[in-house]
Amino acid sequence: MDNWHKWAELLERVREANPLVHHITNVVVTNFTANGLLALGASPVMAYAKEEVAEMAKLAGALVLNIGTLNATEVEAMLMAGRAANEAGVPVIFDPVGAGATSYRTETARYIAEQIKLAAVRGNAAEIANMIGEPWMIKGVDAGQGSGDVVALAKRAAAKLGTVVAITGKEDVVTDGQATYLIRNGHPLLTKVTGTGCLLTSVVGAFAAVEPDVVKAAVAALAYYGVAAEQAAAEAEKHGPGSFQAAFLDALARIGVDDVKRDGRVEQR
Ligand SMILES: Nc1ncnc2c1ncn2[C@@H]1O[C@H](COP(=O)(O)OP(=O)(O)O)[C@@H](O)[C@H]1O
Ligand SMILES: Cc1ncsc1CCOP(=O)(O)O
Ligand SMILES: [Mg+2]
Repeated sequence: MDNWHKWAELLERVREANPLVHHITNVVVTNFTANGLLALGASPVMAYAKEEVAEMAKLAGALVLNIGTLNATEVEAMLMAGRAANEAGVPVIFDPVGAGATSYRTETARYIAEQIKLAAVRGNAAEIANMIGEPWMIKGVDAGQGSGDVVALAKRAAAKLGTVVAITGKEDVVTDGQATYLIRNGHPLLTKVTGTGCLLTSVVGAFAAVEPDVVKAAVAALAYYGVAAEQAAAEAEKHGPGSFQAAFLDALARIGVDDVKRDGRVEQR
């Protein structure tokens, strides 16, 4: 049995622990993220006020920071929450939404990574490349070409950022710069529902809340997520993205460790 099969059992640990996952995230995905974590068996809380973010972050099993609809007030709250989480040993998972699209996003993503000790960063290849100042052919990645390039990019980013990096897309890569895993689960319908990347970052947070080895946590999270998407697509793809979104939430709640062990496609690199 591959060692990652043991990690698949983290899903049961999440459901037993029901970890509180504190979010400062974007307005587009808030409701979907909260529902997705409830379906998994975690406890989401979205709290943004500077008067409470430090206190809430210290209570949480993990803190998720997401710059999808960032503004100055929110970024300040993210830094306060992140510093409090660092002090309390609460893992901080970062989603650099749209890094590279505007200088504000790119600079903020880099600044957060400099100021806050991050347990992991989860993004698509373009976002991660822009975080570390590398130009990146989005087309090439979307076409699923050069997965080797994405592996090399993820390793460079992990080394530069000093954290676990998960780059997701047609194939997913998780690495700390040394141990590197490819996860080949998922479905293209995931790209037709907004927030599936953001929710995945939050799912990584829920797994990191129960497993201090964030490579293991992220591999288990991505395999679970991709297998759930495949089951949802089998049910809903004849109907469309709306049915898929509902079926996906149902699958996130329904699937168990055995599904992930049976259908997960994880390979060490
Ligand atoms: N072409 C694809 N085929 C299968 N799964 C995909 C594909 N593109 C993205 N995914 C999956 O969709 C989810 C969201 O990832 P992604 O689209 O990379 O994030 P973002 O929305 O932040 O760009 C991940 O689970 C990823 O594996
Ligand atoms: C459409 C949009 N605009 C700002 S954040 C957001 C959602 C992005 O979600 P994801 O990165 O999961 O696709
Ligand atoms: Mg995203």
